[in-house]
Amino acid sequence: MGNRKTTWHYQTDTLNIKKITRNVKHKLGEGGYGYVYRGTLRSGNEVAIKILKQSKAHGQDFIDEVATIGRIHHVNIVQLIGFFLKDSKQALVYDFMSNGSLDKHIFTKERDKFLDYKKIYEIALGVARGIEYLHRGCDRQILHFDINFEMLLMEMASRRKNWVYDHVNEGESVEMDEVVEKEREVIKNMIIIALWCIQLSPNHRPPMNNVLEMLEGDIGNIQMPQKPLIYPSDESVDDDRVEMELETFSTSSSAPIISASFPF
Ligand SMILES: Nc1ncnc2c1ncn2[C@@H]1O[C@H](COP(=O)(O)OP(=O)(O)OP(=O)(O)O)[C@@H](O)[C@H]1O
Repeated sequence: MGNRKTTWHYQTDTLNIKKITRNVKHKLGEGGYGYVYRGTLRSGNEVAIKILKQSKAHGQDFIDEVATIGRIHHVNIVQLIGFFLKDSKQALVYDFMSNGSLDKHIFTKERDKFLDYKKIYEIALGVARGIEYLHRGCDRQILHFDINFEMLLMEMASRRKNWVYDHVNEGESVEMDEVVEKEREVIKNMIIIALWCIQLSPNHRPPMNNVLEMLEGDIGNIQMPQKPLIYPSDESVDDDRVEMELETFSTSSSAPIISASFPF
């Protein structure tokens, strides 16, 4: 990965996905848009090839979308290095990420494979930098609707998919017997930042550059936000506040400029 330019090796008439994947007939996984296979280029470089299922974009539309994604160059964002297009068959070629998907690491049940908190913090920072680049660093603003970053942060910090507001607000420790005090502080801060990010009203949520500042800043300086309204089975939330927040939400000017998260 890195800041190298996208190279469009694969043109329509040279489409031969089978050839590239012939040596390693290895399915890496499946996402909402198709299967992902591991392959090897003639250069020896390993790639991940996502063969798209049903695409709404055809021909020039597909190429335009690919060109947009191809302009994204950031060390924390997997690099698109090429594409295939032949008739209705479309595929995207990415650098191969040997560590696989992040969720596999966050939610592993094997204790010896748990990421340590330094690593979790580094990953959170990397994800935040990647998103901040998409929001502000590209020549077009890109909103990635697939990343609930804030939830990712929460899940990474607590290694579980649940809500932790009350624990943190009441000064209780999140269950982390295995970590030392300093690490607790780092994790607590990550959770507080995540709680800022899930405020219902966009006006109450910090922009990504502030999220980055908070992540990189002094531990201990981050204030607790309001209790997020998106809170399961919470009978204490009063209806007026919900109305008020929803009002702000619907009249907010922080509307997306462009959605470009693989809209094929
Ligand atoms: N560049 C890559 N390197 C290594 N493995 C990859 C790569 N891209 C995808 N994979 C594997 O393929 C799986 C499916 O990826 P894909 O991007 O299609 O879906 P997703 O991100 O899980 O979901 P969505 O389709 O909603 O984006 C991933 O979980 C991962 O295991």
